[in-house]
Amino acid sequence: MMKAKVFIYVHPFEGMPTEENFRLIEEDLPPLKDGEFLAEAVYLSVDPYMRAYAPRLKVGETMIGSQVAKVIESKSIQFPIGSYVVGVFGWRTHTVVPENLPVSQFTPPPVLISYDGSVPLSYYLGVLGMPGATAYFGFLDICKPKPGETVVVSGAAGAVGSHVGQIAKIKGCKVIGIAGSDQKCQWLKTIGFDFVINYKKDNVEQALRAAAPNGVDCYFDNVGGEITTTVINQMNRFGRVSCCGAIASYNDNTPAKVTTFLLPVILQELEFKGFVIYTWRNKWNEAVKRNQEWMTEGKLQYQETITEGFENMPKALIQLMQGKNVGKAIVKV
Ligand SMILES: NC(=O)C1=CN([C@@H]2O[C@H](COP(=O)(O)OP(=O)(O)OC[C@H]3O[C@@H](n4cnc5c(N)ncnc54)[C@H](OP(=O)(O)O)[C@@H]3O)[C@@H](O)[C@H]2O)C=CC1
Ligand SMILES: CCCCC/C=C\CC(=O)/C=C/C=C/C=C/[C@@H](O)CCCC(=O)O
Repeated sequence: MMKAKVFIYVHPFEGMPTEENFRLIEEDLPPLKDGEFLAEAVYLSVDPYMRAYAPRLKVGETMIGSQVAKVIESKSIQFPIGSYVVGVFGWRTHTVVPENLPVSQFTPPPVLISYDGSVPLSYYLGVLGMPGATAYFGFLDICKPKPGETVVVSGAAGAVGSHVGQIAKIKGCKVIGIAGSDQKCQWLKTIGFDFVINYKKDNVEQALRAAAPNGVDCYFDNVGGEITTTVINQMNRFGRVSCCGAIASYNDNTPAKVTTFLLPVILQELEFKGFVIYTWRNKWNEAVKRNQEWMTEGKLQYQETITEGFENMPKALIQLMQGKNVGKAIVKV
């Protein structure tokens, strides 16, 4: 009988995630029924939404998450043995998956990867996967950047932020990245960011005024909190804000009750748009294809922080929330 290692969410998050929020168990898997396949995880994605999703998580459930997995047994014509899939199977090494897994706002169906070996499989969880699509649609469709405009990206050295900044350069914009260490800022310069601000060290308000003396046209917001208030206050009339993430508040059990940036939103007539990437599910391949082309053309650099070992999933999530990743955070089983 096949056994799966599974992380269960056992204690509700309070502040930063800890190892105690999770328990690793072994689960016996049933034999396959018609239309099912057995997926063996190869890489698991580590994402900030895993913490943000907490209010919807029930104690005792398998921790949520997506993975690249190999089909090792199959009674499904759609998912043959030896193929690779991206699926939202949770923090599990092995999963019996029905080919018609129920779909919800955050759980798309498993998708076969047309894998030719030209890039690591882990890229399908990053630059050629959900974060890559987030950068592509969340920036281009919402910020609608024009050549010569000034773009600010927060969370700039992460999976989504580093990608957005490079698309902004491709589109002929001036790009300012905000990140949490000198090492991250240094990397951002090597991949083409025009200005970088270390928010843990620099005075963000002054540094941004110096980098963008004519104001900011587009803000791709990955973090929320004080950084957002500071950027919004330096935006130009008719500026666009893509509200992608708010990681600065994901560990807060009690949401803040004040919003301090609405006056500049009104006076500067800003467009402020939140989104969940799965809304673009029907156009997904457009992003994958374009991101792949930009990589091949050498216009898009990509970095991963890979943690070895399935048992280190909690550690990898904690380290992501602490800002220890550069680029996409991945766990290799
Ligand atoms: N709307 C959507 O559909 C989607 C939204 N997202 C959101 O995009 C954002 C980036 O995701 P992703 O690229 O995967 O993750 P990242 O790779 O950017 O990793 C998270 C980073 O957030 C930074 N961070 C942590 N705490 C804070 C804080 N208090 N203030 C500022 N920065 C902080 C850290 O970098 P540093 O060292 O710079 O602090 C850390 O490395 C997240 O907010 C996520 O929720 C992602 C995918 C889809
Ligand atoms: C599930 C997110 C709930 C909390 C939202 C909070 C913050 C924004 C954010 O980070 C949203 C992320 C959305 C991710 C959606 C993922 C799914 O579509 C699964 C994608 C599968 C894949 O990895 O390809």
